[in-house]
Amino acid sequence: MTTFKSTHHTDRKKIVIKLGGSTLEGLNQSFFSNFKLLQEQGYDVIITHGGGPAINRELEKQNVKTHAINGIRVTNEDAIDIVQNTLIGTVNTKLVFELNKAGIKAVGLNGFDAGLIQCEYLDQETYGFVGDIKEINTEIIEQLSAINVVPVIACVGTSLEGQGLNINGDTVASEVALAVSAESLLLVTDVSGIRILDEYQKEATETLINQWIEEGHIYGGMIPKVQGALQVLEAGVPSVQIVDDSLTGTKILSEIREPNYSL
Ligand SMILES: Nc1ncnc2c1ncn2[C@@H]1O[C@H](COP(=O)(O)OP(=O)(O)O)[C@@H](O)[C@H]1O
Ligand SMILES: CC(=O)N[C@@H](CCC(=O)OP(=O)(O)O)C(=O)O
Repeated sequence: MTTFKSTHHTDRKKIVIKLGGSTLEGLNQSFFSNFKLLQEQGYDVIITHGGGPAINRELEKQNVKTHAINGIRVTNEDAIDIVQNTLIGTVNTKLVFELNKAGIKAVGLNGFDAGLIQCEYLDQETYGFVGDIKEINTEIIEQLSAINVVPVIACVGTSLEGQGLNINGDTVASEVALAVSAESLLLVTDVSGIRILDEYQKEATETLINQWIEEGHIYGGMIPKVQGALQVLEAGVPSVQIVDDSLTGTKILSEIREPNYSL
């Protein structure tokens, strides 16, 4: 994970909220009211989003087949246009509309806007048009936050030559959280955290997470999510949680200790 030195920090407290594609299609009222509560508590909230299901539908409609390696979509020339158009043209605009309708002033952004997400190719031969983030230009985020406008960032980056590049939504969220020195990163998905044998976990340590992955209790899209969460904790974001749209779920702990352990 890259760490960034930002020249545009303010002392305002920041929370980054990542909305997964699975939740985007039916955000409930408690999401918007909890969101406003965070703002009332003095947090600048920054939204990043994915859009996996919307991308899948559009690819299918246009008969373009893709597959994923380790949770990263291999994105060829046909796919990148569809990914970019769907994330920016459909998913981002819809989400911005919903936020504004709920009385939360929001502006849509993607990696092109004000040079927000600058990338190199992750590995063009293996992944095609997928970005590896090199720099997050936080200036526009700070400026919008300063006037109480919520930046809503689609997970599309740019190469130096202006090629749009696909990036996993959880990765963008982690890198933005680090770049703005967020106090907290909330990864919002369609489940209220990590569920093990039918029970949602309030806390999860690195040791337990690795064990659960090995035993098959954590699978699919949850794997890159928990791994990203652990990485971003280690890189210095103090609090990372996997939550549902009521913003409650599992707190991820990087310390090698059992949850609730006390001396
Ligand atoms: N242990 C687990 N606890 C909860 N969900 C899990 C677990 N293991 C796998 N999952 C799956 O991970 C999904 C969330 O990942 P994903 O669909 O990639 O989310 P998003 O699109 O929100 O980023 C859940 O809907 C669930 O099907
Ligand atoms: C490179 C890569 O894998 N990009 C993702 C971007 C969308 C995403 O991450 O959406 P969720 O948050 O809904 O999972 C993709 O193409 O599906």
